[in-house]
Amino acid sequence: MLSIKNFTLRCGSQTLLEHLSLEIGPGEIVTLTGPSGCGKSTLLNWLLGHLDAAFQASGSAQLNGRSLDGLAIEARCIGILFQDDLLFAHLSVGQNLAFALPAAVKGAQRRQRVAQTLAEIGLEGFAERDPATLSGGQRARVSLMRALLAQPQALLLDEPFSRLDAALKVQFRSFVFEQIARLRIPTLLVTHDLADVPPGGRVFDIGTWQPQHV
Ligand SMILES: Nc1ncnc2c1ncn2[C@@H]1O[C@H](COP(=O)(O)OP(=O)(O)OP(=O)(O)O)[C@@H](O)[C@H]1O
Repeated sequence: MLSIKNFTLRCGSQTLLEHLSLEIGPGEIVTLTGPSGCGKSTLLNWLLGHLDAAFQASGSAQLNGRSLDGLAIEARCIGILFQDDLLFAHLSVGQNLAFALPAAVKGAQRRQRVAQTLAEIGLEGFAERDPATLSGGQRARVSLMRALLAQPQALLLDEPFSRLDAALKVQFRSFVFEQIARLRIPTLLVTHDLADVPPGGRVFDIGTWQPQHV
């Protein structure tokens, strides 16, 4: 369970968000939408623990009963996927995946996990490939799996489907949703496209939302 309590966000004298509270259950995908500039990506940055110094934030966040307040980014166990896949260009596809594996997974076991992951996404034999040689859809899949191999306890998706063409978008979106349901990861999805909302999923629209004073 990922919970946000009483989140207020200011930038100078401007209040962007006030008293926002939200709970996301295991495997649930909550869609966060609202006008451009209303603070969606900044909320994700705050959850990750790297809020830009231009902002002042208050409120608290918990993940599976553990407070995230003051924790370093690497201690938060939160994965993120952006519209740009951000694969490391100087590493091979296999090395990109291996990068996310816990240090305790070593040697042959490490190579086997990478090979198994590539097989799961239909990319057997791609371990040595340069990421620049992959198609957009292949890169998107590698990037999602890299985020999942780190075994995140929550996932933040910042418009991860917006750059994909229509057919690929539908295919990749269902793949992402399947993985989230299978691994029961609470997920916050930022999007401008309501077609991205999973069937029956909750939508949190910052544009129409009224602050709740808790
Ligand atoms: N480093 C910064 N310094 C000052 N203002 C910033 C900084 N980063 C973002 N902002 C401003 O803060 C506001 C919130 O930005 P944010 O990126 O969170 O919006 P958003 O809702 O994600 O927008 P979009 O839907 O366009 O991606 C915007 O008005 C933006 O211009």
